[in-house]
Amino acid sequence: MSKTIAINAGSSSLKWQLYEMPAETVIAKGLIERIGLPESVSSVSFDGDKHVTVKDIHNHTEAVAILMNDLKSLAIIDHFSEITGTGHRVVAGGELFKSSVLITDEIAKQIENLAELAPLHNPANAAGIHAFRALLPNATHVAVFDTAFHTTMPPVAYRYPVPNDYYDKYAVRKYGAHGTSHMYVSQKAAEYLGKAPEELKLITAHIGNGVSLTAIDGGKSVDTSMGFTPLAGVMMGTRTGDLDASIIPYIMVKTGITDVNELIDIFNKKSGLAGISGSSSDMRDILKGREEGDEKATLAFDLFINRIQKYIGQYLAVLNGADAVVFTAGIGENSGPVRKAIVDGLSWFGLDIDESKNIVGADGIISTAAAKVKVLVIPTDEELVIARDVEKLSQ
Ligand SMILES: Nc1ncnc2c1ncn2[C@@H]1O[C@H](COP(=O)(O)OP(=O)(O)O)[C@@H](O)[C@H]1O
Ligand SMILES: CC(=O)OP(=O)(O)O
Ligand SMILES: [Mg+2]
Repeated sequence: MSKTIAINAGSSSLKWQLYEMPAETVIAKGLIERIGLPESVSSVSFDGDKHVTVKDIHNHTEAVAILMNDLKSLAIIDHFSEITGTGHRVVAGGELFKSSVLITDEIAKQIENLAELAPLHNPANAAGIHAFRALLPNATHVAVFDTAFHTTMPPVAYRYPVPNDYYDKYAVRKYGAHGTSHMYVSQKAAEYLGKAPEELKLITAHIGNGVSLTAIDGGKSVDTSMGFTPLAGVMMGTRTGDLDASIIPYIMVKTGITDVNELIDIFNKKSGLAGISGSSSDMRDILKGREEGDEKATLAFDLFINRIQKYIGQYLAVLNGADAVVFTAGIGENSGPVRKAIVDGLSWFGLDIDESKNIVGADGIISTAAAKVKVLVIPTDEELVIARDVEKLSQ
């Protein structure tokens, strides 16, 4: 038996789980959320207790330090050397990484260099890798890439209609993200539907602070909504999703912004729900605002739902019909109102929610018996997939 920690740095959160492997027993787990927002929340579940602290956590480096401190101060471990394996989610693997790898100095450098393909994520992922490699020089450290599951996409999905040189010389193509999550929930959905993944056409909707949808045919990703970077696709907590590129020079001229990176930063960090509501990137705040009659929060919600509906429509076309739509991640797992709003507008396609199943803690099929396209909620478990890959690469 050995202890393995899986670390999942998202754009607004850091999730971790400490496992006894190979038994896959969860010893402790933690969630640090609202990173970069006021009143960040850190919670650790261990030994039947939940320890919650609320304070401002400005970035992922601070979050990693809190996690390391909690492991010792809550007596989850006596010595760091008990941890023999660490697994790190890495969002962008580019064309370099098609599966999980053992992290060496060179691999760590390559991950940092891929930050152009995931500016909100790879630096956070690298912060975790750096901190744990320094703390545990003798442990096995593994990188698990969000992009790996999407390497099965055909050129018709991953190429952009730009001059060939941009692909040939600069690898400009769609890479996608959230692959570990899309893979995990699609496999779980197949279990719920009582079929092999090879027999199914699925649309998985990972709706968290980052949002992406994937068309999965026979267990393989054939298209996904995120693109060259996780800025593309549907609207998100702070990201625009797809935009007409002509807006970029237009806004630069109008506002006097001279550095294009400044504008890309605004599209990544100050847009989406945050940009339209003018108040928050967090769906819980948006739902509250909407209930209180806040017009901007209502518009933010409506746009968010509309963009997701349109991608589900696209993927029904890409797959030429689907067996099921699967909701997962922070919003997809927890918000019945969001799921209902999305599905209510897709009734023509044969999606129909059973309201008595669209509840807090929903897990499994939530559609009516008559629905032609099933609807499922599956809590994602990126950490478990990561821990399994650490185990595999430790052999
Ligand atoms: N009960 C809930 N109802 C609605 N939204 C929720 C609920 N719980 C969490 N969320 C939302 O989930 C989002 C964070 O999702 P998560 O998958 O944890 O993010 P990340 O992309 O950082 O991994 C936030 O917008 C948050 O408001
Ligand atoms: C790729 C991405 O957007 O990840 P997250 O949803 O964890 O921010
Ligand atoms: Mg996430």
